[in-house]
Amino acid sequence: MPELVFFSGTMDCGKSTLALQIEHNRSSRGLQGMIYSRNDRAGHGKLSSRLGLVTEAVEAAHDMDFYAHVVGQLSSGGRVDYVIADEAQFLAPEQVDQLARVVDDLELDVFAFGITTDFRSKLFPGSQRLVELADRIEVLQVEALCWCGARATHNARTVDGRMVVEGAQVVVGDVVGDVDSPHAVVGYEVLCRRHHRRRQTSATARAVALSPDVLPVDSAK
Ligand SMILES: Nc1ncnc2c1ncn2[C@@H]1O[C@H](COP(=O)(O)OP(=O)(O)O)[C@@H](O)[C@H]1O
Ligand SMILES: Cc1cn([C@H]2C[C@H](O)[C@@H](COP(=O)(O)O)O2)c(=O)[nH]c1=O
Repeated sequence: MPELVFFSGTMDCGKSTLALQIEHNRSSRGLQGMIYSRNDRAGHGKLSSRLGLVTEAVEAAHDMDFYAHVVGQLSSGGRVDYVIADEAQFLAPEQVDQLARVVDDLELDVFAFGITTDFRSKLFPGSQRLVELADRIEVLQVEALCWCGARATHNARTVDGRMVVEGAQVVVGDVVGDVDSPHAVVGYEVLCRRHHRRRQTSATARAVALSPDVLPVDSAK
């Protein structure tokens, strides 16, 4: 039975890598996929992983109809055996409904990848609809870790190094510390719930550890 599968997790937990692996394994057996992404860090029409792999993708505009697009491919003689949609948190709820229709009416597997919640721990509308409609929700097995060593379950946004809880839901960016964005004004960091609630990022924790209050008495002079 074809399925709508939602692979979800925090930022930086390997979702795009898995999307590329699924694509590789299927295309190397002669199958042909439709690959969609939106706002990938590598640019328009790309699906990229931090491991350095990248593939071409159809940039899924906010008003694109996925069902009509796949039907268009098939009716113009193209072949579509499965569908991959990365950065699925950015999709509109009705686009997720279209993906479900691709599964039910065209009998194709659809693999969607995305973060579940935003920097305020609120569901993205696209992810909410995926949770509502998916046949299966898979949590990635490689755990992203908080600076404290606990499993990271939340995404924090930082502006000039400080964690923020207000702002636009969508701001494309990367985790700070990444080679491409070590000094980004807006960055992201994955945290456990405890430290997300306390707004304690790795930088804040380091600052507290270095504060004279917690240094040995001699070195605090
Ligand atoms: N230099 C590296 N060596 C090994 N693994 C890495 C390296 N850089 C990133 N990774 C792996 O890639 C994962 C991020 O992959 P990616 O597919 O880009 O994540 P996501 O799409 O979930 O944001 C990290 O969790 C880590 O496991
Ligand atoms: C938490 C959060 C993230 N984003 C953006 C930042 C990145 O461009 C993507 C996530 O990509 P990844 O491959 O999963 O690392 O989402 C955002 O716009 N708003 C947020 O709250």
